[in-house]
Amino acid sequence: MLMHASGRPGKIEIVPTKPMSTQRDLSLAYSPGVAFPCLHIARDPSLAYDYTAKGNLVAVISNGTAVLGLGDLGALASKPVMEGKAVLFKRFADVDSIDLEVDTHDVDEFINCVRYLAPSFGGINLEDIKAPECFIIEQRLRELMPIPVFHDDQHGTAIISSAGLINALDLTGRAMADTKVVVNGAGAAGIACLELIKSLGIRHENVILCDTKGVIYQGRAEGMNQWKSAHAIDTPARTLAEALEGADVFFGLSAKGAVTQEMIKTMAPRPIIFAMANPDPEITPEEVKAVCPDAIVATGRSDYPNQINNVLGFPYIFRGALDVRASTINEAMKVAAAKAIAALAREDVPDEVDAAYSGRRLRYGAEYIIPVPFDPRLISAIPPAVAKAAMDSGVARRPIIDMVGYSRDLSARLDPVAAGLQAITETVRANPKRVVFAEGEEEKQIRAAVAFSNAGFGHPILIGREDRIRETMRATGLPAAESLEIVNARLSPKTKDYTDRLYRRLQRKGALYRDAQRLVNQERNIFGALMVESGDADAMVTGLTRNYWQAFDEIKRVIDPAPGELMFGMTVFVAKGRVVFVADTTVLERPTPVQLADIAVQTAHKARQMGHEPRVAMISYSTFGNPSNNRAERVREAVDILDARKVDFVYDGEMSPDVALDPELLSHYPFSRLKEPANVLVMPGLYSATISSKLLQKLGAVPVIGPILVGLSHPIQVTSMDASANDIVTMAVLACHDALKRETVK
Ligand SMILES: NC(=O)C1=CN([C@@H]2O[C@H](COP(=O)(O)OP(=O)(O)OC[C@H]3O[C@@H](n4cnc5c(N)ncnc54)[C@H](OP(=O)(O)O)[C@@H]3O)[C@@H](O)[C@H]2O)C=CC1
Ligand SMILES: CC(=O)C(=O)O
Ligand SMILES: [Mg+2]
Repeated sequence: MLMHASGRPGKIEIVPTKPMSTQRDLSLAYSPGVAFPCLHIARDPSLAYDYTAKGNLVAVISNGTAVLGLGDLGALASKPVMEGKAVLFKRFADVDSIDLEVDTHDVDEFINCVRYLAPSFGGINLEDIKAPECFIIEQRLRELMPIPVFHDDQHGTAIISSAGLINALDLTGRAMADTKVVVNGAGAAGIACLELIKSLGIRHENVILCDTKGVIYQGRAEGMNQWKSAHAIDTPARTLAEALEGADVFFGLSAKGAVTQEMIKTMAPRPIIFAMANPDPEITPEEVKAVCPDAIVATGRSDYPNQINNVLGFPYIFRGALDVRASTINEAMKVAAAKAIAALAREDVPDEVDAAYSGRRLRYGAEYIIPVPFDPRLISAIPPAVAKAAMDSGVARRPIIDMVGYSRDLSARLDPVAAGLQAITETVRANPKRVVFAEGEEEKQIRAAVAFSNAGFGHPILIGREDRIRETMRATGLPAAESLEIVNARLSPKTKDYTDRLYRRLQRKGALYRDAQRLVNQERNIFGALMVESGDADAMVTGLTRNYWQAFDEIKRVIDPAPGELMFGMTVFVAKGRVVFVADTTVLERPTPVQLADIAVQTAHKARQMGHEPRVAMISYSTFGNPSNNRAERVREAVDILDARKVDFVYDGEMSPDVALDPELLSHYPFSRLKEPANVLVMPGLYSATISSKLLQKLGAVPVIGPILVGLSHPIQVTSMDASANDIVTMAVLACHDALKRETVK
């Protein structure tokens, strides 16, 4: 209750997407400028998708007659759920959404209220409207409206439970055609789930449907309607208890506590129990496990494993449908979504997802038959499947030509890091490289290497013992990599050559030949760095097992700084729509003015290499002499040095970070050469740089990449020891990009 009431009451607000600060902004967004799109849309209605928010806007509409499993609470009391659905659209699929509660129980009044809203929206999500009215309402609105109309409790639930069923049958070795199912609840959700599982291969005669009156058998008269009778079968069973005897699967879409432990005991061995009523299931997982420990159990709730909830579907199904401007959401699109969800559960789960679920290692099996809602891969897995099915079934009004590009754009919608690096990842994909993953026996590095390979970035080389690595891959259920090489330093035919190379470097630094031999055999960072140095690999990543400085020292034994360059660390902050490079975050404690100037030049160069035209601010606690203190002099001198060097990028300082990043504050200094906010911040020292960047990172304020090592003569990156497999892939991609840029310069 507190959460819903705190701050601005409720869960949504509306934010403008265009500037609204000046008179000119107003003239463009409102009168007179707004007249132009109006006139254009009047001539060609399809232009509404180009000049208004329609194409990304969905209405969540309810009359509150079946609010979750709480029954008919009325339109107003349904608003918290509908606001919730609207924010889930935004959070999970970047679909803008608004809730509309329609205060009538009358089917025709409801239809007449909604049918005229098509101009406003790209789609209509009907929610929590009870059966059988919901069937008539949806059917009529689908006929009357030229945009997708989708009753989520029917089809969203059907799609997710079908995906869960596909996997639960797989895990228990059952075939659709032989599986006996009992569905409890013959309302919106129950009937739709039943129809979809039948279209996937469950046989009509193998399903018993029940409602508050018990089994829906052929010839029953009480409490019937045409949707129930379509599923009535010839059976002697009359009660839910009788129906469940020997059944393989239970689907609960009814109400809290509808099933007992006694009933579960009579089901077939290893039963599948989806107790999906919200907020409380038909039976709790604890109750099931107490009488049947090997059952596969799912609920609609977030606090148990296996959440079968339509939140896994509706945001992404609409995303795909909107993106091809589908006229409707048809059966082919629903089946495609169910299959995409089922397939995703069988893939390796990213660390970030495990972390969001209290570190529980999620792996395809009885406790993980379906992806979790916070899985960021859902957005690139489901909408493309839905969009493709729409195109193949002829309901897409704007087909997507580049489906691979579409999937990538989808991940970038929610992941600022992916968006910030998109140009780089594309370049790397087009020019795959050989990358050493030096700590090749570490599970995270193995998973990163597999992901790197399967994403098409290049050829990973894991350093380690083949049997150990293969065993880890088997134990963690990793999918096969498209390409993967394993090099054991002790067995490699290159060891002699590498030892000679290393000995030449170290012989006058106190090392004997056998010391070099030991380093090559035992230190994977040294072996890996030698692979890169000798041209046997293009780049390398490491950092999980040694702290940053140890790893860095080992690498420096093999690799020199680039001629004339300074070695330092650069951290990249990626906020939505904004990328900021901060340096030096790792090496120089108190850079001299010349070093500060060097850091500025090299960081500006890196920013440009990564596709961002640099605007450099030399950071201090003071701004252009205020407050005046000779401690800021070092930074001022660095600016003078840059002046003398006539560098090819915009820079200025000294200035404090708020001035550097805020256009309003910057405008108080009209003489500044920086006219727009800086995107490169050169910090005055290591204290300020590391403290500020680690604070931001650990508070989760902004996604961070790095620190990225700058100034080595070969592309090698060191991650932090707590890096996730995803972070490692990002660093590997950056190292590859660096390798490519060096080739271009050569
Ligand atoms: N996990 C998920 O994603 C979703 C879960 N649900 C849940 O499914 C349930 C039904 O929702 P919905 O279909 O929209 O609602 P409806 O009002 O359309 O249908 C409810 C159905 O459940 C039946 N029913 C109610 N209580 C019992 C009971 N004790 N035993 C047997 N049948 C019962 C009713 O029977 P009768 O016809 O005799 O009245 C009716 O057929 C809710 O709990 C809801 O939270 C719904 C959508 C998504
Ligand atoms: C999840 C959902 O939509 C429901 O329980 O009604
Ligand atoms: Mg619902």
